[in-house]
Amino acid sequence: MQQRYKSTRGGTAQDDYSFEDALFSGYAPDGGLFVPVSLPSINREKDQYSLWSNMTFPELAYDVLRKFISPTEIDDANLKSICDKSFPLDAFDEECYIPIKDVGSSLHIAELFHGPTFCFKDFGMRPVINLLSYFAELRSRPITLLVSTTGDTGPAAVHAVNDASNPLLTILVHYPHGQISDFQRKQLTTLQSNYVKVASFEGGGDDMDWPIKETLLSSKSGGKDSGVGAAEGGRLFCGINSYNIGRPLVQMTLFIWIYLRMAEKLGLSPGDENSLIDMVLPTGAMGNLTGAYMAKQMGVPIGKLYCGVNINDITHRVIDRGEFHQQKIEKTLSEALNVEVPYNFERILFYLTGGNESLVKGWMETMDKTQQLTLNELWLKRLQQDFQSASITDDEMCNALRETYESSFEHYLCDPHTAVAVAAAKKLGVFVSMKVVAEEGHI
Ligand SMILES: N[C@@H](CCOP(=O)(O)O)C(=O)O
Repeated sequence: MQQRYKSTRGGTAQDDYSFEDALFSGYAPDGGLFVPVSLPSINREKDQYSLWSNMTFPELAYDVLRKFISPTEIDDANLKSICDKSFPLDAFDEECYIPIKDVGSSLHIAELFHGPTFCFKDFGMRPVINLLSYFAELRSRPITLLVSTTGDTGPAAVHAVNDASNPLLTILVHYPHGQISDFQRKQLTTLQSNYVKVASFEGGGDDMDWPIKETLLSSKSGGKDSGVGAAEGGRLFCGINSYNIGRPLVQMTLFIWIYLRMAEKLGLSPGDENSLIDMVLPTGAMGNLTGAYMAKQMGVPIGKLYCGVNINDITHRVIDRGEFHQQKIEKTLSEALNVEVPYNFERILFYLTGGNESLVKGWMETMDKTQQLTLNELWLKRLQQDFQSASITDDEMCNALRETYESSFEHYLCDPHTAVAVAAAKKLGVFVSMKVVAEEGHI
């Protein structure tokens, strides 16, 4: 099986890009995002769910990634070793990796914070960095990774780079001064590592996204056959926020794992298309949301995807009324969600339209030029079939945190980001009749 990659905007010849090319390019050369040329359809594969149900987390990650990386690029033994190295038991403080807690009112919380930096980003970042490290070594090519963070991507990335300890792999992280939690700032700035540099900038959460995108597109940062593979030496830049296809691909594993554990808990037959499990996600750049949506597109019985955002709520405004209109970032108590450029919406639109590249290209070029895109009634309805959202103020978040603590079996204490998702679930009324999974994991 050969898996190739193309741009959401159609500016790449259909299947021009290998996984390695796409991973190192970050953005596609036409400014779009990379997607696999085809998504495997899980439900056609006999016994897939029973095989998956019996796998450990690293085995599942391997099996999912195997569907997206051709064996001619990374053979089985090397891909297995990358997954084992990314998820060793001693780096995660729970043997089951993602415990699911029942906190009452038919709400279950999938805890994604048991990794080295206590945040769900460990799951996405560690394999991506180990994949990059593998290719850098294969090609003897130095790479500098670029990251902009509102608090959680950065620490997971620097710790993963430090653990990889590959002299060819260094990282430069940018964070908005005074706008990430103190704990996460310390995680970023106190790591003594030859591989890591950290800088703060004045501005809002995602103000560095454009400069990084321009740097990546204008420098020789990967690309078809000019990437880490073929070029004649020199340093490459590679962006590893979730516009990089490696991130949603790896993060897709989380939702398959959570789906399987929830199906088990609820006594559903795994893979049963008539018993969908709804999920609620605190949502920033939509990387995790895209992972979940791609798993759903592949046939995993995930029901509706509910998004909880704070008052930086472009995601809510587009899902609620079709207005993908960028605004200035406001400070909140759930800093990691302070995002007004959720770049992965482009991938969501791509899948929503059944892969209509010219439509996506037109929409995203309007967005790039004017920072405003308005979906018409038809597309809004289609979007609302799969997604619903709520915008949550700091007060509503604090109330949800307090109420969950007071009403749950063991005084369950959420972090502010999970509390945004819990408040969204309440606001949207999804507790009463549905099974809900929210996630947790920022400090
Ligand atoms: N909270 C995030 C926002 C961007 O995340 P990413 O998933 O695109 O890396 C952060 O830490 O920056």
